[in-house]
Amino acid sequence: MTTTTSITVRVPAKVNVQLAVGAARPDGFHDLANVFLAVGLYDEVTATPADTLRITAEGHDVDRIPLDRTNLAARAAELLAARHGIEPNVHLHIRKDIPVAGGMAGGSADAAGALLACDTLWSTGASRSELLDICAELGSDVPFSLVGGAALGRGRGELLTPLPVGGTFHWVFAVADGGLSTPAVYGEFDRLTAGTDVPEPEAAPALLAALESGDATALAAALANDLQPAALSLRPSLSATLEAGTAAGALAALVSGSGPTTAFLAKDAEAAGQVARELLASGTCRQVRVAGSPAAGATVL
Ligand SMILES: C[C@@](CO)(OP(=O)(O)O)[C@H](O)COP(=O)(O)OP(=O)(O)OC[C@H]1O[C@@H](n2ccc(N)nc2=O)[C@H](O)[C@@H]1O
Ligand SMILES: Nc1ncnc2c1ncn2[C@@H]1O[C@H](COP(=O)(O)OP(=O)(O)O)[C@@H](O)[C@H]1O
Repeated sequence: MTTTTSITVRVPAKVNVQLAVGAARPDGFHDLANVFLAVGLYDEVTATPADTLRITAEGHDVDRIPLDRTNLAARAAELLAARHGIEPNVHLHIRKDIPVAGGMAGGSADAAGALLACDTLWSTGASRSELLDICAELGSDVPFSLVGGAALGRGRGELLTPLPVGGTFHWVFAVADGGLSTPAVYGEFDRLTAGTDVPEPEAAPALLAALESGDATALAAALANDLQPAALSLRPSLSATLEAGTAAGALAALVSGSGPTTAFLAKDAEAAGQVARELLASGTCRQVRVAGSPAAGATVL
């Protein structure tokens, strides 16, 4: 008889094809109309039984993520274990390919991955809705990392409605030096919008229709990120990256979420390769990545 000694879960990154941000709420969060699209860049989380909770990581920039119990993967294991009255004795190994602190939800991916891996390893039998509740407790973006595909996130982003996507979209991502703090970018949004009437966030019908039809040109025309002025204010050098990608033939360019990763929508796979080469040669970013979308959510391998 063989016993399963470890479980590996693969989890995608995201880009926000629309990020409409409302005014700050009394709890400090912002109500959103957050149109998430999962993209084919992945972290993997492997859960193995151990004597105590332990986190290890490999990949680019893992020196910038905590390996103690503040790691979102560790917090996911602890929350699940506490709900089921068991000890979170597990070794979680993170293989990181999603840029760290880049606005692509890498930490959220690791949290969703750890949750699904531990749930499978421990046979807790948690329902999908219990897993989604735990995800929402861990962070606003974590539920989407679990479900993947495309979805509209309301509330602070955690209340998801799946969205239909009618084709494959081709993206190039320019990875910047260093990260941007998500709370700092929301804080800068508040500063820049102070004294103005911030409208209720709404998903744009034209954007939802472009996703559904798989029309890259229509999606390019509808891409919108209300956090982009704040990210550019904190990191003005991103303007040059956006311009370089547009000059290289991207249909559209925007900051991914809170940044500093920038995202470029290309007409097809060939155009994406061309944009990637020219962006890298422009010297306006540290690294480029090409990825298709939509991508599946957290998946046990
Ligand atoms: C901006 C977005 C867009 O998808 O992601 P990133 O681009 O950073 O990955 C998200 O809203 C980030 O979600 P996430 O990173 O899960 O945030 P959380 O851990 O829940 O919150 C971190 C902090 O961000 C701010 N925050 C987050 C979500 C929200 N709707 N309003 C906020 O004001 C708050 O200051 C909060 O304390
Ligand atoms: N497992 C994790 N992976 C990445 N970052 C993590 C993790 N756990 C905690 N963090 C911290 O969360 C912050 C946000 O990182 P990340 O989720 O990669 O970026 P973003 O919120 O911009 O998408 C960073 O300060 C990082 O150190």
